[in-house]
Amino acid sequence: MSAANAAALELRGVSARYGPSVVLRDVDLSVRPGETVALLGPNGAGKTTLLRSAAGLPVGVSGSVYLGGSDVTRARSHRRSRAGLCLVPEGRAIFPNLTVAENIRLHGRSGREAAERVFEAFPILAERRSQRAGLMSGGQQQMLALARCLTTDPQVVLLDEVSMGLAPRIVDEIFDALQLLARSGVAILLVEQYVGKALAMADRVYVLDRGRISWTGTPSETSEDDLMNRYLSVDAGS
Ligand SMILES: Nc1ncnc2c1ncn2[C@@H]1O[C@H](COP(=O)(O)OP(=O)(O)OP(=O)(O)O)[C@@H](O)[C@H]1O
Repeated sequence: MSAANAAALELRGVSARYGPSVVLRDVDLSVRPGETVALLGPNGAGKTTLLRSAAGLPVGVSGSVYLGGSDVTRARSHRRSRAGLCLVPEGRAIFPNLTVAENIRLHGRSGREAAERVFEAFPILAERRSQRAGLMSGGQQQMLALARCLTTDPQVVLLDEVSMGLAPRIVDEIFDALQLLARSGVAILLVEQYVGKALAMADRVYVLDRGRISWTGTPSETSEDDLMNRYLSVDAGS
């Protein structure tokens, strides 16, 4: 595949294990530039492990991972991040004792200009730039985690349950920011607990079940009820 029409992120035949327990089996998944892809699946299906495998975080992985057509299978996480990949993990990966501005400066590598762009996208963070990050609400901390990722000018953004535990208004704000990001050509892969929200946001969906992709398609090819009944209910497939 030439770099010009390459997927922004591609996993080919990826399997992953923690010690003896295999949690991802032969997963193929791709995200094109500007595309938003949702990854759904019941608890323990392997969604976080898939994101970590893509980001090069230590799990026992086999198969191949490509970023913009380049094979990064053997590249560690910091090299993948330099190649344009950013993971916003579950929970709020920020430094609570530093100010908002310090959190952003510490992470970004593009200097003041990038920080100012991010403050434009998230006015709430601009207002609070001198406040200690740990004193903000959960939603604002989640915005900060996303904002820090954006200062690195990513090509691929991986998000693990960003909406978890947040008020609907904040979730809408975060998803609006993600939509803008996708429009600018960034590839987005998001693990999302709200199926309706994922279908509204995503261009394509993958469902993971016990480490395997059990369904993939576009939101117009399915519905929230269909996915819930066939793949995501507690007894699905058992
Ligand atoms: N560090 C670890 N060591 C051992 N097993 C792990 C580790 N992390 C996850 N697992 C196991 O791997 C499986 C997949 O976990 P993973 O967190 O990837 O699933 P998930 O789909 O993200 O689940 P959830 O929706 O509950 O976050 C689970 O059975 C989990 O218990």
